[in-house]
Amino acid sequence: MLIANATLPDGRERDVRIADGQIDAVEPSLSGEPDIDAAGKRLFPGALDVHVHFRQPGYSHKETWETGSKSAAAGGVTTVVDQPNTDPATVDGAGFDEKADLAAASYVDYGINGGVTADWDPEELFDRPLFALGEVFLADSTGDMGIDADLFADAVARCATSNRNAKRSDDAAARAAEHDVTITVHAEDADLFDSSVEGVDAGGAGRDADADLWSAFRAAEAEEAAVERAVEVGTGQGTAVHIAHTSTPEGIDAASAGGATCEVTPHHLFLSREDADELGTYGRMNPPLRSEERREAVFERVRDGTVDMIATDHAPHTREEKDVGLWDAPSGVPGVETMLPLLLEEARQGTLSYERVRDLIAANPADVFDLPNKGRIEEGRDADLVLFDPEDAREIRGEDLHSKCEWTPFEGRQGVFPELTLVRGEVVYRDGEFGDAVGRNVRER
Ligand SMILES: NC(=O)N[C@@H](CC(=O)O)C(=O)O
Ligand SMILES: [Zn+2]
Ligand SMILES: [Zn+2]
Repeated sequence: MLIANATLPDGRERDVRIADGQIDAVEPSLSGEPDIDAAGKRLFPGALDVHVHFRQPGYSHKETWETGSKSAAAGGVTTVVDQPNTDPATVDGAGFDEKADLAAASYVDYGINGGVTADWDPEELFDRPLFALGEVFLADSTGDMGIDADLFADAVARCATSNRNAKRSDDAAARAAEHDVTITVHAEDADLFDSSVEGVDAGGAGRDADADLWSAFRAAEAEEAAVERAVEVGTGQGTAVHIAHTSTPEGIDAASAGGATCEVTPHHLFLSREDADELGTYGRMNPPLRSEERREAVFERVRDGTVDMIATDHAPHTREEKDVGLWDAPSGVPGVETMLPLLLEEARQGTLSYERVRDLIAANPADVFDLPNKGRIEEGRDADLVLFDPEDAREIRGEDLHSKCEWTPFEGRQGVFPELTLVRGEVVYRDGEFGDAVGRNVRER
């Protein structure tokens, strides 16, 4: 396949040739009849979203690998990493294998994380093509997988001594170049939640309350404290720590100072407590929405490169499940299809550069999680590509999206959506139509 005259994220205009699923050449001019004339369009590396909840096995009424991965493909996401709070939870070999069978239905490439609970089996997990450990819950969230300090320390230590890559490769050089298992952490310290918040103990009262009370309850201070603890334990053992969904400037700075990597979600980047009233229970998620002041400080850290990547924490729940009182509603919002469109709209407006967006959604996650075939438009890498018209913004509407939940916290905002998404050279999405479910586990090559 030949894509001609595409503008790359850095502004260079190039022809791109694809062969055997990989990028074969990137040149100012390549011979041959183009399959796609991309004049005036931008070509991006496909986005990696290292934090999704596709809900299978166990909760297929919320999402499935098919619907979640179609939503990803239509939003320009070509690799997703699924989190372990399914049923069964992905905490042992049988749980991993069950999820791996279901994930074969994916339209995009994927990683499968293993979780930590009192009865997890690290040896069985490390024996399998695991993406990373995580998200490890330092406080309860959807799935009630919160763990105590001792178990967390134990999990970190096992990552350091997993020897997973030594087992998986005979080549000493390849072994040395690979990282050991990274631990991804949901960092909130429940001891610092504010139980004086009205309605917390009322067991289902506060039906008319909006998500601002949730933000008051799961206080901002709880993040920084948990990040500090995670980073301290991680550095002590020499284990790479990645902090999931950092939502405060304090949390981001603590991760960065401690040598951990971190991600920010689109909802913490674009929404704040000022939106809580309008969102109602649909604005309840963990960690919760923060003040407008903190949101702006988070945005600044995304712009200046302190934040490593954007990841969605795509956490769909049905409308029926959300349409109850604040204290009964499940936490979480969908986001995999709107992440890149929202960021490309920022680039269109000039508030983030195209190069920064590329780093946040592709180059950095590929580097941090050791995926040398992903994340860049470079000869020899996988042809995971997204083509879009940079001026073609449209209104985001839940009913147009492909997640099973059919709603979005970004209703009515502008987004620049892809026209074409390729996974290893295969068309998985084009102008509203889907190709084949070609997704593969990125740790199985
Ligand atoms: N973020 C959320 O509020 N919910 C997530 C779990 C999580 O990421 O903590 C979910 O699985 O629903
Ligand atoms: Zn979480
Ligand atoms: Zn999550």
